Formats: sequence, C-alpha cells, structure tokens
Amino acid sequence: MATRKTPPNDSVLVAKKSAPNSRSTTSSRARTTPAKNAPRKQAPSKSAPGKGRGSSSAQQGPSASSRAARGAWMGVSHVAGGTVRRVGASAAELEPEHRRDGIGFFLLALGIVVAAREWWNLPGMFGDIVHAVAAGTFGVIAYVLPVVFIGMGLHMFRHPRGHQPTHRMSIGLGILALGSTGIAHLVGGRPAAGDVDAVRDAGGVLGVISGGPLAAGLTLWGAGVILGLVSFFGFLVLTRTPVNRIPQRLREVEATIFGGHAPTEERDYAQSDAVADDLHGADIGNRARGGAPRRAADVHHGDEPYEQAAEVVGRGPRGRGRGSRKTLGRQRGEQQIYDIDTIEGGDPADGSAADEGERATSAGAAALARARGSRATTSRPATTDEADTTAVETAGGSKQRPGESPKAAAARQETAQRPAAEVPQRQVEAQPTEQLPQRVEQLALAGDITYTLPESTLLEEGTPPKERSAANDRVVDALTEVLDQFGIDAVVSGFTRGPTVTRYEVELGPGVKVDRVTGLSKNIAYAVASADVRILSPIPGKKAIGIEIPNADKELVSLGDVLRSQAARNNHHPMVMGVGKDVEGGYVVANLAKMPHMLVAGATGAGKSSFVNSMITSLLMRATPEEVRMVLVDPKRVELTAYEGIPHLITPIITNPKKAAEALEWVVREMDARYDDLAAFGYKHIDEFNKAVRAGKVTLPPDSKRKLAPYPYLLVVVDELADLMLVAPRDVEASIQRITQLARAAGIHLILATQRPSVDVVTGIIKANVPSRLAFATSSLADSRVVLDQPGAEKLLGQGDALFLPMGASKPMRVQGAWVNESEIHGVVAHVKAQLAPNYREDVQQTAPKKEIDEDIGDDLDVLLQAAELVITTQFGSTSMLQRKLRVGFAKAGRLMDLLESRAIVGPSEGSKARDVLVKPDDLPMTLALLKGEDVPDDAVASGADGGPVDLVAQAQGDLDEPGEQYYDGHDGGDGSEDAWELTQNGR
Ligand SMILES: Nc1ncnc2c1ncn2[C@@H]1O[C@H](COP(=O)(O)OP(=O)(O)OP(=O)(O)O)[C@@H](O)[C@H]1O
Repeated sequence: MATRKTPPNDSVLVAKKSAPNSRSTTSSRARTTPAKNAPRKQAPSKSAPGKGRGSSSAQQGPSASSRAARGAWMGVSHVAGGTVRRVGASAAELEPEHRRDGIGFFLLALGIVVAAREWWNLPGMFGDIVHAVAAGTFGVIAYVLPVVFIGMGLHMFRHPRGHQPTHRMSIGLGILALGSTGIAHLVGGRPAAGDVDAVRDAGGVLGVISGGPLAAGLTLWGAGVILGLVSFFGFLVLTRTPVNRIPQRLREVEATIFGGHAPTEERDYAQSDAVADDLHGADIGNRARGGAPRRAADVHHGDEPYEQAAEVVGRGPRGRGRGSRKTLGRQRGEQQIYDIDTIEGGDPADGSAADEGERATSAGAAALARARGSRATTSRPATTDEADTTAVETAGGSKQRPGESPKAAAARQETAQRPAAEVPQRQVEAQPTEQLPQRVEQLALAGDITYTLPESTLLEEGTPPKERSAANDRVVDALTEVLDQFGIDAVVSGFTRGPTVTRYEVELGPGVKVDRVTGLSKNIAYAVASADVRILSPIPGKKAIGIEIPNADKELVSLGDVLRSQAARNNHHPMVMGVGKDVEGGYVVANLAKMPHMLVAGATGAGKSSFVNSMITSLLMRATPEEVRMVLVDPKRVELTAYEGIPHLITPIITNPKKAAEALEWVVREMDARYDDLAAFGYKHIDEFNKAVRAGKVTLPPDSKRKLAPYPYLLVVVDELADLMLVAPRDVEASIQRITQLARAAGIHLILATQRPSVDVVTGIIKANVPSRLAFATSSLADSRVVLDQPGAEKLLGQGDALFLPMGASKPMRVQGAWVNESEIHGVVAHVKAQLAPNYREDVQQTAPKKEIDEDIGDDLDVLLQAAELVITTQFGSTSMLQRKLRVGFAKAGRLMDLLESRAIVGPSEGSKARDVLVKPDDLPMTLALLKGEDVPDDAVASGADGGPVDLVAQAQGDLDEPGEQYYDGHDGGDGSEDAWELTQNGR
C-alpha cells in the first residue's frame, strides 16, 4: 500500500529531503506540482554535490576512496532514512482506530514481556535486560507493571476513537508512579543511587528521585505522608474521581461487586440497535464503561433517535472497509461554541469567532486562529488516490486548466500541494467528562423547602464526534471529480463535519463564476448519491461555497452533552436551553429570554416535538419553579403528557384548544398585571424589578397587605398552533399579538410549534411578532418561506435537522437538534416532582369570560364594535360615516347599521336624516361587552339609559322578543347629514 500510493505529505516531505524518485511513482501531486516541484526535484542533486565533484575528483586519486565511502554511507543512510520516513508516514496514514489498536497490541505485548520476567522469572539475557529496565526504573513497583500495561492496552481496544481518557490515564499513572515508587524507596531503606540491586528492590530510580530528596528534607514520616497524598491524587485522576464524588464512586463499586444499582446507573440506553452499537463502541458513559447490558425491553415507542435512519446507520461506511486514501480538510473543532447570546449582540460570525478565540484551548486556539486568520492557511486537499492519478495525467500534459492563466495555475498548484501535515487541525472538545455540580436552592415562597436541581448524570452522553470518516473522503473525491469534469477551476479546500451533515468548502479560482458551482447542484447530488444536497453561497463569513451533504454515519447529539458543554456552563441564566450542534460540531445553546418568542415549524416527523422536549427538559435541569413557570398547551394530547404534575406548571397541561385560547387570554392579563407593577414601582424590565425585590428595595404602600415576590419567567409552549387557530383564530391571533408585542419586558415568552406552517396558521401578524424561527424539514418550499422567509428548510433531512434563525441573525444556522429520550425525561420529571407539588393558578382556565357571540354578527364582531364605538361616541348614526371611517363598502356599512339597530343602539332609519343614537357614551363599555357576548353584572344593567343598553341586556337575557327584521333602507344621506357629522367631529 505504501509503495503504491505515496501519500502527498510523504511525497512532499521526501521531495524536500531529496528522494529523487518519489515523484515518479506517485504522483499524486504532479498536477499540482510543476512550478514548485522543479526546484524541489533538484534537491537530491543538491544533496549529492559530491557526485558532480566526485567525477572530477575521481581523477584526483587519494581522496577518492574516502569519498566513495562517504558516498556509500550517504546512500545507505538515504535508504534507511527514507524507509523509516515512509513507514512513519504510512503509519500516520492509518485510520486513528488502527493506530490506537496498534498501540494497544504493543502495550499488551509489553505487559506480557514484563510479566514473563517479573512474575515468572524468565531466565537469560533478555530477561535480565527487561528486569534492569523495569525494576531499575520502578523498583518493586515493577511487579504491577504488567497489569498497568495490559489494562491500558485493553482500554485502547475498547475506546478506539477518543484520546482524552488516555491522556488522563497517563497523567494519573505518572503521578501514581512517582508517589508509589517514592514510598517503596522509603520502605526499602532509602538505598543510595549507586547500590543497583538495593535500588531495584526498593523504588527504582524513580523512587530515588521522588523519595530521596523528600525524605532528606522532611524526615521519613513527612515524606511518607506527602508521597501518600501524591499517590492518592494520582489514583483519583486515574479513576476520574473528584474528591467530592468519592462516596458516590464507592457506592458504584459496591453496586458492581454486590449487585444492585448505583444511582447513576439507572439510565437506560433506549437507542436503536445501530445507534446503540455506535454508542457502545465509543465510550458513552458510566454504564457502557461498566459493561452493564442494555435492556431491549426498555426501548419505548418514539424513544429512538433517528428512527428511520437505523438501517442507514447500521450499514454505514465503516462496514464497507476503508481505503487508505489521504483525506483533506480542516478538522472540526468542538471548541467552537455559538451562544445565541453572542450572536444576538451582533454579527454571528464575529461573535462566534470571538467566542472561539476566548474559549479554545491553547493548541486548538492557535490552530483555529490560523485556520480563520488567513485564506492561505485554510486547509487544502491532501490529495486522494484518484487525485493522484489525475495529477500524473495532467502533470504529463497541460498543467493549466481551461481558461486559466499560467500564474493562476501555478498559484493553485502551489496551494493544492500543501501537505496534509500542514492542514491546521482543530482540537476536538472532549466529551464532557465532568458532571455538573447539583444546584441547591432554598425556595423563597416555600421557605421550608430546599430544592435540588436534577443531577446532570440523569442525561446520557451522545455519540463521540468523529473528525472525519472514509465517507467524507469519498465525497471529496466525488466533488473534485465533478468540478474537474465540468472544467471548473475550483478546489474542495476543506470540510467541517457536523453530527448529521458535513459541509464541504469549495474555493473558486480567480474569475470563476459562483453560479458555475451552484448550478451543478443536481450533478453533485448525483455524484454523491444523495438527494439532500444544500448549497450555501457563500458560507457566512467565509470566502467559500459550502456544499452540505448528509453523513452516512450520523451522530447522536444528546441534550446532556449540550447542557454540560462550556457554552451552557458559562451561562447561568435559567432560561438557557440546549439547542443542539451546528454543522461545525459546535454546541449551540440559546437563551429563551432573549429570543424573545419563537416559532418552531416543520413537517410531521421532522423533530419539533423532540425539540420541545429538549427545551422543557433543559429548563427543568437548570431552573427552579420559582425561576421559571410554564403553561403547556398540547392539543395533540400525547407529546407533553410526561410533564404533567411538575411544579413548574402554572396550570395543568391544556389539551382543549378552546381552553388554550382562553389560557392565552389569561397570559395577556398576567402580562398586564406585571406591567402595572413595573409601572407602579418604576421599573422597565422584570429582571430589574426582581433584583430590587430580592434586595428588599421595593417598598409597598403602608396599607398594602401584599407579599412581594420576584416574578418567575413564564414560558408558554403551544405544541400545535394550527389546532388553536382552527377553533378561535381571531382571539388566538389577538392574544398572541398582544403578548408578543409587550411580553418581553414582563418576562413572558412564547414558543409556538406547528406542523402546518401555512399562511392561515402562521398569519402575517403572528409572523411579524415572533422574531426567532426554528425550521425543521418542511414539506414544501412555500412552507420554508413562511417560516424563514427564505428557502432551505425543504432540503433538510428531518429527524432533528433544522435551520435556526434567532432574532437578529441574518442567515439561518444549520443545527442538529439535541435529543433527549423518554427514560431521561422520566428521570428528570420524577426528580422534580418528588420535591414539590405544582401550585396551580386557579384563574388561568376559570375566569376567562364565557362568550356567546350572536350568530348574525358572525365574523363581523370586530368591525361592529368599532361601528358601535364610533356611533356612540359621536352620537351620530350615519351610514356614510361608517363607510368612510371604517373604510367599508356601502353594503357592509348598511349591514352594520342594521345590526346596531337590531341591538337598539340606533333608532330606525328616517330617510335622509341621520339615525337617533339610543345609547349614551357613558354606557359604551357595557354595550361593547354585551356585543362581545360577555357577562354583565346585573347592577350594571339597571343603569342603562334611554332604554338602549337595558333593552340590549334584556334582549341578551331573552326578556324581549327578537327584534323584527329590518332592512336598511338605503343611503341615509343627503350631504347635510355628512356635513353635520363633519361638524360634530370638528366641534369635539
Ligand atoms: N434531535 C434528534 N436526534 C435524533 N433523532 C431525532 C431527533 N429529533 C427527532 N428525531 C427522530 O425523528 C422522530 C420524529 O420526531 P418528532 O416526533 O419530534 O417529530 P415531530 O415533528 O414532532 O412530528 P409530529 O409533528 O408528527 O409529532 C423521532 O421519533 C426520532 O426518531
């Protein structure tokens, strides 16, 4: 393999280091080489100046033999050096899993060799050497070395992909070795370094180093205590046990030895087999590490991520064997964390870059800065085999592409030949290994209750992220081929792999039209055998076209990982939720309080309900019922039932759409009440008010009996807006409009989810007032436009793949939604329910006034109310005034006047004269209430004047006969009446 395909980095490396022939076989890069290669090809002759001179000096006699010897030595060293480099490079070419397997086997073999000598006294020189090294270094501790080596080897096999745990183990073992050999040194009588045998029987050289000076300085016991502590610390690092978790770890160990369940083990891997296999093989958490079996019986319906994708995942690319192709591309960095907080503040790209700069680890940050900083350092393809072949062909003939200038060709070739080793590699954030500490709150309202937020171990870990896979390499090949076939001067310059899609970056040569690539979307889809190709031009913040192609091997984004990410840890706001991961593999969290309202839409099965579950669970994980209360509306009756009875609820889950509409009206009233408070106490936002209340700065009037308490945030979740719009479109729309326009300062936030993002459900008014959007896969382009005002959502993959357009962002970002399964939800809900019962507000569903709008009014209620108001306030019953002021047609104005007459608000028509108005302005509110079908107190009825409202009330109460049918008899107007009206208006 290594001889057939010399990897590009090898080829460049060898060329630089003067291996003359390396190009001829390969040439992978020939296409990209000529300009630069020429001098490089000269390198060997440069390194062999002796040759040239040799031929002349051969005639010089005596020094010829020494030169020949030197030449021979150089030759041998070249061959040897080249071989070593080639083997090294080939090893680097291996898949990371194979490399780790190789290390695993090496450690196993080492363990066996050391055991053979230290345990079974292997005789002979080999045994002596092993003993000299092992015991010489570690002293008597060498007895346990085989266990350590074999253990680490097995660990490598079990976790072929991660590297963090191995680093931790190495550090832990190092510290433990220092401590324990030091103790062995003390116990072994503190032999002098020169006494080899005694040193081997004590703590070895390491023991002399760690124990000797300590004992000399601190006495034997002092040194012993210090070394004991050092060893203990090493052990804790090795076993990943923070001191505060020692009791829990002991319980886990006890549970493992004596059976039963440790608390953290009560998790349930209800994943599809394929995904679970993925998880299983990849270090997914305590349970998998403990080897506890998964319980198939625990798999719930609807509790499986990527339900239909199981088959695809099952026969992912790993099953099909891998080539040894070189991959290209920038590596994904999970340190890249988008916090919607940051994005909201300004340019998303800038925000994230700044974020990255701050948070990346030093190694990752340096690489990231390089990757971001200049185009020249953006990753370039380290070529594939196919590219190699093409390169050979083009190298032999034209090195320029059609229409390309020689200079451009040279520049392109120069960049394209950069070795993979120079590709900036971004550090991948480790799966969070530390669980979050539990937050404990003393509840203010129920002072005797200490509320503990759920432990983060209740949420499982997801699939460890892959940096690249063979599937990515195949796609890069296919894309390169398509670009070549169509003679487009463009290179696939890198890719970032997200959990469900990979974004390939294509950089254009000078003078190449973007349309030439975007116009190829169908050919690209054909070449990569996937219908779901989405092209972004450009990638926001980058000079490159993005081609997003689904991963054949999807990764599960678990809510637990998102909430344990740095982005979520750094933000202590109770309304922060885990959204998922973006295409670059960065965790996305969002502060719902800053959204401030969100529309979540997508076709059935696209992942809305899963998102809503993740959102509610996020809040339960992070917020006490005093911080966040919820109104959950679930007309489908299935999605949110799991949350019934949680103390965060302000009313039982509402399943009846009519009641939901009423609940929205309650939310409006609650909002008004909060606003009144803010105004009364002089605050602009509920946060300021709450702060002042907590600080005791808000003083009530002396006679007030009210007990001041901070207002919790109120999250109103409607899981199917369409159902509400069906029963009471006008009321629902009006409530939503009012809430969304004002509620932000009152700490009230709306999440509206729908699977029917059509204009009759997501009306213009709703859209205008709900600024943040989350679009899961929609069934049509039109739906995508309704949600996002742009196409894109129709190309999403479903199952949590989404476009997220938070308020203030100009371009949507693609995210894979966080997944939380039913058993996790049950765990979290059980935890919160066990601590506190819900304290429902009675008024939410009860005080909403009963309304019965008369049939003849029908859909005209709004305009009729306006007409009544106009007529009563002006005391002028003119139809043409209604026409003009309400901008309605003649027929409609006439009908309104009929309705007003039938309710005894105006008298009958009197020809061209304006009608008498029978209701006094003072009675306007009651009249309007009656028209709206609201209950009016009896004492209000008695105050009716001139029989108007009294009649109306009486009629509403059935005391009068239905008024006779009266038809409007035409235009009431001569000009006189209109003028009179104008006069009235002017006179006011
Ligand atoms: N974030 C995710 N990660 C993995 N799989 C997911 C995710 N979201 C959804 N899925 C998969 O898609 C299926 C359907 O998701 P979900 O029930 O949330 O869709 P929906 O849009 O609410 O559909 P409906 O409107 O019919 O209720 C889930 O059962 C799950 O298998």
